[in-house]
Amino acid sequence: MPEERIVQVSGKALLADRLLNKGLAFSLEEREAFGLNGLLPRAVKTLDQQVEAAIAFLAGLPTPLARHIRMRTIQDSNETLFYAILERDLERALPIVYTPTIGEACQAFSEIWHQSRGLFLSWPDRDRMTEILADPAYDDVRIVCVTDGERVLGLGDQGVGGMGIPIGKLSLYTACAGIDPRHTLPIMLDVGTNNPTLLSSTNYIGWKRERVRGAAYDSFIEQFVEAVQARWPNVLLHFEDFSAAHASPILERTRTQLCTYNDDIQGTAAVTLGVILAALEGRETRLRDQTVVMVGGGSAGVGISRLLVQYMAEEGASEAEARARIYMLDKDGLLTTDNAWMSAGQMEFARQDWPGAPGADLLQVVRHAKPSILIGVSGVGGLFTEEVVREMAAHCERPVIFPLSNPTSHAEGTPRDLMAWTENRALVSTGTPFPPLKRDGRTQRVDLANNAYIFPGIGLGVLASGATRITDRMILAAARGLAAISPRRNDPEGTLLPPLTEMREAAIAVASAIARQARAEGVCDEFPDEELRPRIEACLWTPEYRGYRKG
Ligand SMILES: O=C([O-])CC(=O)C(=O)O
Ligand SMILES: [Mg+2]
Repeated sequence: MPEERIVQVSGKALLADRLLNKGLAFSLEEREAFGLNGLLPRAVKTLDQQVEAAIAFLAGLPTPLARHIRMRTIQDSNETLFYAILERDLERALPIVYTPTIGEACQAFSEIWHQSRGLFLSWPDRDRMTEILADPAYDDVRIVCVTDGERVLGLGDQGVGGMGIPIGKLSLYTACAGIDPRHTLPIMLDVGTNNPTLLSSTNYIGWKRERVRGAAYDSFIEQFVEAVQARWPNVLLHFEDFSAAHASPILERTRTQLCTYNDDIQGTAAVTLGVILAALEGRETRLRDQTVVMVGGGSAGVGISRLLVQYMAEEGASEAEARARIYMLDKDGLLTTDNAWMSAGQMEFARQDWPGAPGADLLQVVRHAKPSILIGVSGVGGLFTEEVVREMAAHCERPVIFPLSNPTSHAEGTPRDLMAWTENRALVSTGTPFPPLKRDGRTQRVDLANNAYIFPGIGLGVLASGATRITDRMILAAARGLAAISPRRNDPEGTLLPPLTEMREAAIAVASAIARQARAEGVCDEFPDEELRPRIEACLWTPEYRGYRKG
């Protein structure tokens, strides 16, 4: 039985405190002591009973978006119940509170917004940031997830609606890695939107202007980062769904200054490398012997490619050899040194040796390069056509194919098609959940190569170790930590990733890898090996009610 807790607030204020509220689980004695008489229906329920009732109601709702809205209402009134529902059935709840439904929720954000959560720092408030962050309600914050809503999943600019993403990501820090929700804070940097639908919508609830750009944008971000660092010197600052043009420069500018992390660059890269290593498990081959076609030259594509190069370098390849294993395409086809407009990251992967005309399409690249690994981070649904996939499979025994874009309509291919076009030889993993496949009368889970296998563990590792930076080698360590718990290690036919029901173990594995690497690089305090597990366990919060005593 969890120990009692001294609680100062009472009456309506207690019910309105979503971290303390227990709804009908307040005992009759507590209702008496805390002035709740008359405020609640008479029944007293347990957490389990509340979970049952909520799940039964959710099941009857007509659409995933309706379930998402209901879950968010529960989260905003009773966080313990919200996380108890996630804990009970993460497999069904995850696509509701996270990708793919979160995409729809961001698109409908202005219409479904109902209650304050997190912080909205808009351009007109730029000189009030410090004052806003100063509220003592945020004293316990350890992890901030921030977006400016410019590149939400594969859905582009969602303006203030992008706030759905930090809310969703932070709820996974808690659901997957047991981070106490009082340590988390979602922040929306509202610098406008260039989405014409939002700008012309009378319902839009953000700052209704074109996006602030250039030096003004950069100084706004700088002001924000400084305010965050001054307020919480040891915070983990997680950037999410910024545009490709901003994501990398912000990461590079801030990562030597504080503990920052970009999930779309580093998280996507770590999970992808982890799943690739799992796919190579038990085969007499190394990563440096693979040929990779990377479809998408945004922050995810560049981030994954850079991490693959680092890993190949650890296998002994030179940087040039490693880069030569990668063919990167963006919307205009293969990137070659003839391309006029490339980001700094894309330039690293532009090929000099392409024999044909510039701008080769995916089929031409696959035909020429004969890849063993095909990764989609393009945001373009259906790019992995039958012709492309059959061409790849003709040269490769076990094609590794990851359509990682999300939500579902943006995935480059569906697991069912990819398996059918490769006579079930492909090793497929997707960025958004897909239903299981039926094969020889068996059903097989589709591996979800989503950052959700990485970022919660990174947060847990940072909190447990007290790391003050997230280095490239910590990201490599996270990928290795994930690969090390792949079911494939013990079963050649096993899935690449552990099931969602084992998310906690995955987070602990990633956290341990992160913490050990942080220690090796001296970016956290020394701790003996035997202290690591207790440190991690001390960070784990579980959704359960405690008895309350009047303070
Ligand atoms: O949120 C997800 O599922 C993965 C991700 O970071 C993105 O697509 O931007
Ligand atoms: Mg993202």
